[in-house]
Amino acid sequence: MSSIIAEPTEDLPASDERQGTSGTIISVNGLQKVYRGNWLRSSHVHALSGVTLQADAGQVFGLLGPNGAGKTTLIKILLGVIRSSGGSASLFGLPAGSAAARRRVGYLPESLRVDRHHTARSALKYYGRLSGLDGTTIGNRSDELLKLVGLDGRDREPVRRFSKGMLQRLGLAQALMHDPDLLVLDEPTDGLDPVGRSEVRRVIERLRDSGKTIFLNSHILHEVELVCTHLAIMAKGRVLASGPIDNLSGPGLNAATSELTIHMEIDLERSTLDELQEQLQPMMPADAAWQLVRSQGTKDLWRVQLNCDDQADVDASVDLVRGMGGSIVTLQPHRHTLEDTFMRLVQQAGAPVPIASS
Ligand SMILES: Nc1ncnc2c1ncn2[C@@H]1O[C@H](COP(=O)(O)OP(=O)(O)OP(=O)(O)O)[C@@H](O)[C@H]1O
Repeated sequence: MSSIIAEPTEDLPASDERQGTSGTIISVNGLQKVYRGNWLRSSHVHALSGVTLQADAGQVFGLLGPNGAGKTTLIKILLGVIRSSGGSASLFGLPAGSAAARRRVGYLPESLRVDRHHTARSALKYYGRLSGLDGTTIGNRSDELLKLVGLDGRDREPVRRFSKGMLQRLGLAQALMHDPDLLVLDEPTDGLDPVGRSEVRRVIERLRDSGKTIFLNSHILHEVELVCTHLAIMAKGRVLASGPIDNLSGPGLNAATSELTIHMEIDLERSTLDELQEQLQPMMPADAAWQLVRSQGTKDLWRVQLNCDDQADVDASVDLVRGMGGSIVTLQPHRHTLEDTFMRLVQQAGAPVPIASS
């Protein structure tokens, strides 16, 4: 059994060299899910309407979306809990839900129920047996995982004394008992206090740094931003954007629109203002206006926000201002946050955004 956090030994290949654990781990193509109407609910619900995404080995892939986006439905299909209505989904190149694929997945449900009489160690023994592990492996693995999740000093206490955060960390250890190639986490920090969240996050970060592939869903933007390397933003059963997290937020560049927003302060002769405003008008965001900062003699200092398609647009607007005798006092690119991108995409999709950002 290989270690999760230790360096690979000569006898054991690194996890990404094991067969099927490099390259694409999760592949979802045009996935559909329709929940049929019944005597309780007459209409069908289109929970997934053609979802396509891919997660590769070593990524921490986050699925972010407001309530009802279809995140849990997608995870249930990946785990084989429910069937899709169309499209395809595979794990390690195996059909999602097949016994062979499921054996290689560790799963932490939103709230794992552990019998209150268990200690952390006896709970891991129980889950280890369910996974068919022998006694020695269970012992070694428990030692290693209890340490990883920071419960090594508390392993003989009944779990009824555990905080929610501790229970969730025990859940992570449980999901890792059989050394899965993929860890699927359903809202791993939901319902935890800030301390519990940061403890769980630290475990996920350690797993990420060791190269474990993790797929998690969340409606907490800040959490996703902190731990994920890759992201898909979902709303109304569709993927609105996906890719490396740095492409969805970053200094000035907003991957979803390729826009670069700049804030400029311009000192110029009052007589030239009308002409400059007219020239720059096409670059002004619809909800922005020129703001007068101060007047001095025949000159005014104005603050303006411009949307540029690329750096050439920025250069052209600077040239324009300078060409009309204005001086640029400050020029700042606006750092689009993941929240900016998320809110805009979800609003454009017409979905409500009742989502926590922290
Ligand atoms: N068993 C079901 N029967 C009918 N409709 C369902 C069922 N499960 C989910 N839905 C509907 O499918 C849509 C997607 O639900 P899903 O739970 O996958 O979303 P989610 O993104 O996980 O939301 P949340 O963050 O609230 O858990 C929602 O409209 C939901 O009401």
